Amino acid sequence: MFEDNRSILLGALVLAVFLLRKFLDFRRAAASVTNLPGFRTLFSDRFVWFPYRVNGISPGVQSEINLYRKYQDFEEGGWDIMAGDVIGARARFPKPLGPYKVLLTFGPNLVASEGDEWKRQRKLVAPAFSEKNNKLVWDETVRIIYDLFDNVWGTQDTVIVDNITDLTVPITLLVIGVAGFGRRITWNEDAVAPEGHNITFKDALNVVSRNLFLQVLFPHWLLKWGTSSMRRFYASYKELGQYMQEIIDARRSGEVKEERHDLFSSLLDANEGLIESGEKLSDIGLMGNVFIFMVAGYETSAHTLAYAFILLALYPDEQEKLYQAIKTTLSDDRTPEYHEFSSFAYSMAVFNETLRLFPPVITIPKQSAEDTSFTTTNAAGEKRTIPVPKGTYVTVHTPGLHNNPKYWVDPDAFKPERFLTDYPRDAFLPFSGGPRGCIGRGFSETESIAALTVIISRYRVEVRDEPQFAGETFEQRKARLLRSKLSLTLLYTMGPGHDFYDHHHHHHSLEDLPQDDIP
Ligand code: HEM
Repeated sequence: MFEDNRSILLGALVLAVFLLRKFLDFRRAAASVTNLPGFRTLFSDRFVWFPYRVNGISPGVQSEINLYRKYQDFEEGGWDIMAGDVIGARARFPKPLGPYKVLLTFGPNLVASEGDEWKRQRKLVAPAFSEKNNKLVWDETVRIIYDLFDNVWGTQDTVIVDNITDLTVPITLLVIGVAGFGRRITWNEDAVAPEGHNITFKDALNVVSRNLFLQVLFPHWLLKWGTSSMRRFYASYKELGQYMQEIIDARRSGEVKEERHDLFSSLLDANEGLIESGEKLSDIGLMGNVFIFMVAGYETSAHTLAYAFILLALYPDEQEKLYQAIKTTLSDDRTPEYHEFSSFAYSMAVFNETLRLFPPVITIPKQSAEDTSFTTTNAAGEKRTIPVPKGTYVTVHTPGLHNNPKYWVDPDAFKPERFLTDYPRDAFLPFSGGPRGCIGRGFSETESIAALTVIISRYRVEVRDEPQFAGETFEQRKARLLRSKLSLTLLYTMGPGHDFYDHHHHHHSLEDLPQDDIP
């Protein structure tokens, strides 16, 4: 009994000391930023095990909160900060690498590196994202969607898609397959794994990228022998590595390339061309980067396209404007060409407006490398300088920026037209920006504009009427259809926005209408 009391007392003492230290650290941290107003918590957004938002204790799942609260925290705090200071200054605000560890699955890579290592990687990787690659992306996206029309949707007037991502995920996966890897996969391929494999390339990629968090939480031996989903992850991981190695070997042995301007081929060529071996990437480094192209490149785009279709279905007038804009260029129903890219400015505006409202990457983590400061203003226009001590974590809050009424009139509204004129570029950072901005931006814009343009030129997107939702108001319907959820991975990675919204309650139909039926 006596022993018990002593250990309880000791426990309480340890806890009290811990809390006191936390409290003092907190006070010191708040004072170091001149007690700037705003939401405060003892634990940071890296404290992921307690996913609820409690004032003073925990910020909750930061990314989700950012998405839902948009500009609210800034409005309540009363002070703004522009992201330009942080985004433009790569040396002053490098990335903290901790949150990116999960992306080291297949080896070192561009996203999860900093300093000289990042420079070396970027120099090697950048040339792959060329004009020729963009053209390939365009041509292949158009081909993939025609293949969908001809060989999957066929002659149906109405195509029912239960969940919009069932449409957009395969599109971007097929695009990254061919334009990223030089591997043409067709819509009907997914049934059979090739010789030497038990899992198809497409499935392996999908399973691995959706479950990256497993390998942060568990060691490989456990994944190998653990629950069925762990084993599935492990098997997919092994097979994906094997697929990538096969592609490297095939390129090396000079086998015919299906496409010469895919990212992987360019990266391999650039790497083989290096004379100084110190600059070369090993096979591991090659795989690391190619894997990153997939992770960074297909779900972000897939989910943006998904949101775009839902928004267009919710706002039929906007959809009609888009359709009319496309038809002025494609009046005779012919295939859109890459050189016409700039004619599809309205498609681009829809894409940008979607990214403004639903940026897939919701927090961009940085850390100050030196003692520095920000200058900020409040609604009354007063200025204030906030010191930022060395080592401070600074997060670029994309939804806050994208919904700031100072830069965006009527920020909640879906108005693609705002992107047809000059818009505040510093307040639009879905791809981050500056030297560490997204290297795949052109890739993603090209693929998304091609996909939106071709699909909307042929189909009208509507939300299917369902009796159980008949009594809904527009706002309720909008909230239901656009409900978003971020998976654990997003907390660690640069966020390919997995499972952005509830998969079970969405029904979308794409109605095939003869052109002259459109009013
Ligand atoms: C809608 C689509 C996309 C969005 C919203 C997006 C967003 C972003 C953002 C915000 C960053 C900065 C991340 C950070 O600082 O942590 C980034 C970096 C990156 N993205 Fe994208 N991305 C998209 C598509 C793509 C595509 C298609 C690819 C490749 C095929 C790609 C490859 C990369 C790479 C390699 C980086 C790291 C660049 C560096 O650190 O130097 N992204 N992206």
